[in-house]
Amino acid sequence: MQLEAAVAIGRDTRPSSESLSRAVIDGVTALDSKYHDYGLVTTPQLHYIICCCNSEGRYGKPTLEGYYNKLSKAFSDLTKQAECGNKCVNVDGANGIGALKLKEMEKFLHSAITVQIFNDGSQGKLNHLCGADYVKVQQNPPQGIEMKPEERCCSFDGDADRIVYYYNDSAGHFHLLDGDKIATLISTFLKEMLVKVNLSLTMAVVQTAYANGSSTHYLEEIMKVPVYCAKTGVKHLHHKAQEFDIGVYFEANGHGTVLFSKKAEEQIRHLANMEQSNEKRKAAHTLQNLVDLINQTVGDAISDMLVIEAILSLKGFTVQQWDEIYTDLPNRQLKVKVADRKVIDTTDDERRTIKPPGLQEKIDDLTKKYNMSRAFARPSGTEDIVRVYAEADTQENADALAHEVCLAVFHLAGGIGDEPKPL
Ligand SMILES: CC(=O)N[C@H]1[C@@H](OP(=O)(O)O)O[C@H](CO)[C@@H](O)[C@@H]1O
Ligand SMILES: [Mg+2]
Repeated sequence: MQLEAAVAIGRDTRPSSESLSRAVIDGVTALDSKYHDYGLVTTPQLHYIICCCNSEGRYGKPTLEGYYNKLSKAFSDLTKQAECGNKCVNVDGANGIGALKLKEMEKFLHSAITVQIFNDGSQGKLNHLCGADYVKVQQNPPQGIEMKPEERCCSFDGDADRIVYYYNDSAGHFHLLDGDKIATLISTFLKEMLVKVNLSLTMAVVQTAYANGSSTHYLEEIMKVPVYCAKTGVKHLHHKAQEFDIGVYFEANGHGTVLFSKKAEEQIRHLANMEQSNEKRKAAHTLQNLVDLINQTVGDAISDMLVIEAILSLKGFTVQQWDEIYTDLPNRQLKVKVADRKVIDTTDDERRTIKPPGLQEKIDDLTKKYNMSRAFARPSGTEDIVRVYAEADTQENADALAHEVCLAVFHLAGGIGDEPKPL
């Protein structure tokens, strides 16, 4: 308690946030410490501010304006080289803080991008039938958004640290571009730029067990990018990604970012300023702007959206072309209520169970019945449930496998309530 502390405080739009934040201020004041109340901020904005404070401003100015200016400048600089691409996107703000802050940011972006914000919190309830998690798990568009065919749309989650993209094709079919597709787009682009600048920096993608098998296959076999699996929860992915010069990490649900080592940042900045060859210098400049646009402290829906928009525009890619990089295996995520989720224990980064006895053998047997299949069950770290994931060659098979694994969990791991029903 000898060192002087400075506490940065921020809150989101939930009614409970105000009294919680007041309680923290009272506690900090009682301890005679300094604090700065940043008021309403997204989770990643607060992370950005803390990083600025802890790096004596090297990461940026520790204010919301500093955040908006840093990202807007990098985005405008990046996209002014792009010849084509309509930078126009519909955003589902999940009725949370992200909508508010994106609106606030618009004037800093000086029309470098047009965003139309839906579910901005003025009417609907937070995350109700909208938001990134709803869209990812339901594999459906959120309510309250206008979706013309082929139009690029995205959903933030309630505190704006996750993002997923989607669109309806001209036949009216819904296409989801989740965290795996985002990681693929970003790592493909980074790899192209690294080839141009000819820097030998290590790069890897970190995923979790929930990553679609097609994404892992594409990254490893086609892109030749090393892929690592970490336990669910961004802290695990973040730590693994720190082992590389460029570590791209994303959970399938859209939570992720890119980390650059000090060495990578230095080499990129050096080339961007000193390199003689025009083409190399330009690529280094692009990389440098990406470093500035990416919020390296944590997954950030606003920053990730701008990174994606910039890459699509620089590559001249439509959302359909991005989607076609690889085709997701049909998949299903379900949950089972159990009396005590601790009866399940896992190994292999949560891809296999070691407890209760017999469960993994049962999952293995069920999985063998289907083509291109994979399934696992793990206890949630945030809710009192067991999550089940399955993928297979068809949606029917993925649904059937997920249901059968739910039944196995229900019977072998102490399920409560009604027996899981088929979809
Ligand atoms: C399958 C899934 O989406 N799991 C989520 C969820 O964790 P669980 O441990 O699965 O409840 O909440 C975490 C925190 O937001 C997030 O990091 C993670 O990805
Ligand atoms: Mg969140």
